[in-house]
Formats: sequence, C-alpha cells, structure tokens
Amino acid sequence: LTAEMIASGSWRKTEFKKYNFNAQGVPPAGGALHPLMKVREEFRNIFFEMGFQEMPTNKFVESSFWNFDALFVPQQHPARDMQDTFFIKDPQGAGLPDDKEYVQRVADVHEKGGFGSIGYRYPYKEEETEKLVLRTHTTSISTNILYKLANAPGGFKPAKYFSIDRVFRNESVDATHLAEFHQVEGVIADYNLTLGDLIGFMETFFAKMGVTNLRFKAAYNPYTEPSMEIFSYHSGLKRWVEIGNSGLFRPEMLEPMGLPKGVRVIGWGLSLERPTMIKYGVDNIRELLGHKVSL
Ligand SMILES: COC[C@@H]1[C@H](c2ccc(C#Cc3ccccc3)cc2)[C@@H]2CN(C(=O)Nc3ccc(OC4CC4)cc3)C[C@@H](O)[C@@H](O)CN12
Repeated sequence: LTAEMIASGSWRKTEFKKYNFNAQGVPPAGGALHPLMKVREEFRNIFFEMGFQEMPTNKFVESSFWNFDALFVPQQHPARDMQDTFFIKDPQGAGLPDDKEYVQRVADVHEKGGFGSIGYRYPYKEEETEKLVLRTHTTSISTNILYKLANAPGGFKPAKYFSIDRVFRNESVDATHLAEFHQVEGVIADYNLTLGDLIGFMETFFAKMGVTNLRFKAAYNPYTEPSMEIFSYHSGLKRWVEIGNSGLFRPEMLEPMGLPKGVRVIGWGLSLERPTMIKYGVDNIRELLGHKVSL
C-alpha cells in the first residue's frame, strides 16, 4: 500500500494479503551501555567488593544547609555564589531540617566555633541556609548519611558508603569541563582513623583500577582537614595526572551531628568522566555526551 495508491484510489481494486498481527518486529540492532555507565559499573563493583554500601543519590535539588552549611562551608564562600552554583528560583527555599537543635549547633559552629575551633565569626543567616540549589557535589548526600549514622537507633556503628551520580556546577564549559559531571565519592566512618589510613586506602582503591605509584599533595577543602589532592604518573601522557581529592572531615562538621568522640571520617572523590575519557581515548568531552552538550 503506497501513498500513490491511496491518492489514485487504485487501492480499491487491489488484493492485499491479511495483516499478520503476530509478525515479529525487525530485531533492533543490539543496544550498548554508554561508556560512562560501563566505567560506573567498574567503580561500583570495586566499592562492593571492598564492603561499601551505595548511598541513595536520587535527589538533584538540595538545600544549602545540606550542600554547604552542614559541611562547615561559610555562607560567604565563593563556591556559594551564582558563578559557581545553580540556585532554584521556584521554590526558592525548602525550610529547615526538622532537627532544629542540629541546625542551631551548625549555626553556632559557624558563628562561634567550639571544641577548640574559633569558627568563622560571622552572623549565620537562616534564609541563606534554606536556599535550594542543584547539588554541587555528592558530599551533600554523604553529610546526610553521616548525620543519620550519628543518630541511628542503637547509636553510631562504623560504616563504609559510596555514591556515583551527577553533580552540577555553574561553570563555563570547555573541551573538558561541563556544567555537570558525575562524581564518584567514598566515605569511611570509624574510630581512630588516621591520615595514614586514608593514604593506604587510596593506594588499595586505585590499585584495583591499575593505578599505582600515587603522590599526595596538601590541598584545601572547607569541610576536610587535612586535605590531599591525589596524583598518579600516567605513562601514556608522560606526566603526573590529578586523579582525585580527599581528606578527613573536620570536627566542625562531625561534632554538631552528634557523632561520638573519637569517630573519624575519611572521604575522597573523583569524576567519572576523566577516567572514562582516558580509558576510551576521548579528547573532547562532547564526544562522550554527543548532542546533549551545546555551547
Ligand atoms: C570541579 O572539578 C571537580 C572534578 C572532579 C572532582 C574533584 C574533587 C572531588 C572530591 C572530593 C571529596 C574530597 C574530600 C571528601 C569527599 C569528597 C570529586 C570530583 C575531578 C577530580 N579529578 C579526576 O577525577 N581526575 C581523574 C580521575 C581518574 C583518572 O583515571 C583513573 C584512575 C584511572 C584520571 C583523572 C581531578 C581533575 O580531573 C580535576 O581537574 C577535576 N575534578
């Protein structure tokens, strides 16, 4: 049956065979996992075999409280302005967490410090903490998980958690930077963890991806002290490549949650795009994401 037959009316005099409703469709050419999703599965398997649980990251919109304030990121920090963060216009705010005492402890540690910290000594504003953002890191989820660990029925128990999901930064895009990327993050909460445990764990974790001979460089994050950038010598690129960032979460973040004294939390993160681009020899991140990225 063709358009011409319909237009000319010749279909009226034509004998058609009966429509076979049981006919199988044309088998689609096999689908394939996107390279990012293949590398994500590799990371997930490494975390699972190392005894980690996956965090629930199905929450792109986050309050500034969980994305910044609870992590001891001061309200005037440059990462919190429009040049770096996507703020939600409607609804603008989400209200405060139910645990008002916790919010007050966070406000106090920003304003006055405590337990040896001198804090930031600025007036903490609740309207700032209520602002909704597209999460700039999955560390907002880690923070919420640590808070729940600290307040679990039966008390704190050591735990290992990971997450791999999209995060959003209001940055100018170029060949290797997008306004969003996938962050891979791990946290370990236990008594008396040290920087040595963090370094040793990073060596074990990255060795499972064939990356050895790491170097650690002192760095700064508002929520971890000490912090370290992690480097590995890339024999193909013939240079040291930054492969991640890490640190011990600060007491100004952990104490207000109510974690028992002596509990330390180590955390680290990297992106999914960088290792995927290296593994698949992709130079321009647009090749990875195809039509989706337009300038
Ligand atoms: C705005 O940029 C953030 C992103 C992303 C990143 C950085 C830091 C964290 C973090 C964290 C953190 C720290 C402390 C506690 C909890 C989380 C997460 C992602 C990568 C982190 N980086 C990164 O992924 N680099 C990388 C990773 C793996 C790799 O190959 C694999 C080993 C085989 C090659 C490269 C380093 C740089 O690419 C950096 O320029 C870009 N970074």
